[in-house]
Amino acid sequence: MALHKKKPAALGIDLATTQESSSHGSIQVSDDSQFVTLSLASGASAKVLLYGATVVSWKIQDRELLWLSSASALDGSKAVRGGIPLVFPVFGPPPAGTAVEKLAQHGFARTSKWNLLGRAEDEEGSVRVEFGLSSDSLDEETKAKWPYAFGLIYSVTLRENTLETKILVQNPGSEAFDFNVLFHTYLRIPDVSTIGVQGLNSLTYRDKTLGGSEHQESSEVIKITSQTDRVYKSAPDAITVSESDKPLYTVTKTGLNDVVLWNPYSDGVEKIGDWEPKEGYKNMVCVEAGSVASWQTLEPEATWEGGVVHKAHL
Ligand SMILES: O=P(O)(O)OC[C@H]1O[C@H](O)[C@H](O)[C@@H](O)[C@@H]1O
Repeated sequence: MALHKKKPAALGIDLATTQESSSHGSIQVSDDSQFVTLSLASGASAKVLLYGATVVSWKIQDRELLWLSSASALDGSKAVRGGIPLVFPVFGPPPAGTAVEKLAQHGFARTSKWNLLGRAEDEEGSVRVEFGLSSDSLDEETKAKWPYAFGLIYSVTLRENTLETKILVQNPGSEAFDFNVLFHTYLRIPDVSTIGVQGLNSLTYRDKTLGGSEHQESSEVIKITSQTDRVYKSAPDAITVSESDKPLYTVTKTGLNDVVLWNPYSDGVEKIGDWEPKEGYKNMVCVEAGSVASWQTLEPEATWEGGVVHKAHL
């Protein structure tokens, strides 16, 4: 069966038999129907788990660019520890007294089984796959905790040096809802002690390691030397992770307001059961683009879109 579909439909497709190739790339569904692999003739690839629509690998040639814990569950029993989990409709612990209060930390998108909608029209030199999740496909327990009508279309586009993740949020219901959304990208880095993060200077940030107090960033190049968990508000669209003066990654967001910078460091990883190897904090930094410092409100019949392009400078 061909994967190609012109328009995303509400129904999934027969995952067991899908495979498609073109001159510049291919899309393949694993035998157990749990993963979709995108590959380009140029040597780039990405692997997406249907559970959470979580990108668990992004490679250029044989070089892995995302950090994934070796102890992460990949069987749908728990959110993935690493890769790019998708946070929706709440970021962090749900605040009491809000419509999301019964949900788990970071919401249900990362712990729901998504439908593979198919391959979207792609431009030369890229492959793109779309995934869908809607109120109709949520399990009853989750639906009861957040009873809004919604539709999500998540697209993952692989190009030679970039991986783009984009989400469309739809409100087909008659009631407005508030949401947060965030791409929780675990970037793989050679050594946390030698990298710097640029693009956040002079912004106000909420420091979650200091009880959520607000501070102003004063570093042109942010070094990570201890546990770091900050929400930078109204951030510019391009953030760069460099090693000395050499850029490693540029994360460019569209339609998203904020950037979260997270590294749990040596003390933080001790409290994270599925974090292995513990020393792995040295090889990752989360640069998470999202809209999380304030709620996005989606009116009935309205749609909202936001996305991130992760570029690797090789
Ligand atoms: O352990 P998780 O639920 O996956 O959350 C992992 C991390 O996500 C974000 O980066 C938050 O800012 C952190 O406070 C949180 O610890």
